[in-house]
Amino acid sequence: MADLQKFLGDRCLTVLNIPGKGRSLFTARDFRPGEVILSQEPYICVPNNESRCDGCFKTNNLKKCSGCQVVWYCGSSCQKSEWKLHRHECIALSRLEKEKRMLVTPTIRLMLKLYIKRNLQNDKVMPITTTDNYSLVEAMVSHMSELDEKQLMLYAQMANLVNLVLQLPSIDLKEIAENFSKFSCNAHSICDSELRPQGIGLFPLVSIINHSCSPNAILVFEEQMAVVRAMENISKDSEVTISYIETAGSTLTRQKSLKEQYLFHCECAGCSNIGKPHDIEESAILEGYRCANETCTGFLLRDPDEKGFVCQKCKLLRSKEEVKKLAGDVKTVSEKAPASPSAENKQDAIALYKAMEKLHIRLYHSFSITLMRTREKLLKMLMEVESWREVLNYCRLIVPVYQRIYPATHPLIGLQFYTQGKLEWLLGETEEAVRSLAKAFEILRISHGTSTHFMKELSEKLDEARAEASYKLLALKDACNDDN
Ligand SMILES: C[S@@+](CC[C@H](N)C(=O)[O-])C[C@H]1O[C@@H](n2cnc3c(N)ncnc32)[C@H](O)[C@@H]1O
Repeated sequence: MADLQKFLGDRCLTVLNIPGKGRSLFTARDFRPGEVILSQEPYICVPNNESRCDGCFKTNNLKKCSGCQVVWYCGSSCQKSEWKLHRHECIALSRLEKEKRMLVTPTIRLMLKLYIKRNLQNDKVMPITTTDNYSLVEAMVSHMSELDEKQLMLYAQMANLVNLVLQLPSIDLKEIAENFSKFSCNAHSICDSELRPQGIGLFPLVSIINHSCSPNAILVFEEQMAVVRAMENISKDSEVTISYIETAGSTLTRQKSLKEQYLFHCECAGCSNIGKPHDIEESAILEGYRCANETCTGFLLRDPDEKGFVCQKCKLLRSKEEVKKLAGDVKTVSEKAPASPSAENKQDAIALYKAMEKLHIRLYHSFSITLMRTREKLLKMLMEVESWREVLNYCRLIVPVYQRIYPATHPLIGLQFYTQGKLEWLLGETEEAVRSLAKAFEILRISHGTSTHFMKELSEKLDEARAEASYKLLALKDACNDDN
């Protein structure tokens, strides 16, 4: 612990224990928006599905490990760098019957790697450092005593599988089960620059950071390195917080998912407003129905006489029967709509999702999360069929909803502006493209910094779009002068 405090102290950070929260990371100086507070390579990590390189998580030019036939590599460089750990995993996996190998999920593999690395560090085959150290995993919260019987049974079964694979003489099944519980509230999903999940990993320093629904910092990844950046001015002696969950949703929805996975009741500034008029309004907008009058933007609350839902702006009643009928229609369509449509049925899926969108527009408020999710899905499918104009239209519908539900510097807003800007440019709307790409850069430089390949690419695109816009303007002026 003294070593860790020294390491953090050198970075102007400190760990304090807060009653009800446990270990908490605090600043010992001011941090500016976009500044890196902390970064860490994973103690262990695995890709999230089997067709990704185990070393770099890339998906092209993959070859299966000839030994275990489970793990993939993109080339000898990744294979070599992973060999110290994989050598032991490979032997263990090769012993397994083929059907049992199917049970080895990414989470099971993460546990296998955890024990292999611990043993290699104990045997001094791998170095131990202040931040790359099993004792940091031991310090993580597990919430074991709060788990229900069903969860405990599941972890016990998973521990048995790990034991079956590793066959280590001194393995402690209870400890493995407890480590699964630690994974649940401490492991992080490793995402690429566009926030698409690539794998999972344990980052014991990052795991010291507590949650807030309106956090002052953000966790992103550069390749597999976790990077925590300040999202706003953080003054000296403040707690550093990140968000553990997707914050789009009502306070109740956020609190439910934090309780389910992380086993705590959030009392952040946002959550402490629960039940207050503004919180009720926001929840009704994000998760409730729209006014029966299509031109009204009011939000609806349950009618005290149980007849339906009353618009808080124009006082119009939307009957229970009408809402029930529409919700039934939504259910019928959504049952037919495939969650992950194949290439062959993409057009059918798009038609179904568009039908669903129409129903959602009639049922929900225009800022509804459900409607937004349907549009996100449509945007993704339309991108796959390269229907660019439609994709752009959906971008323009989604951005205002993101701007309402996320803080102004949230990377999802920046990424959406990035997509919008690229499409506007592609479709010849150069001036709009410059505006969108500039907004994307302004937002993403805070969460993503400016030095990564991704941000350099964005910056280059912005410069090119600006150059093209100036060229177009000059050409237009010349044409006007010629006319005169
Ligand atoms: C990744 S750990 C964070 C570090 C943790 N405080 C510790 O002592 O190791 C996640 C756990 O921290 C606690 N935690 C995180 N954020 C919290 C918050 N805002 N309020 C209360 N507890 C919180 C919960 O027990 C949660 O399961």
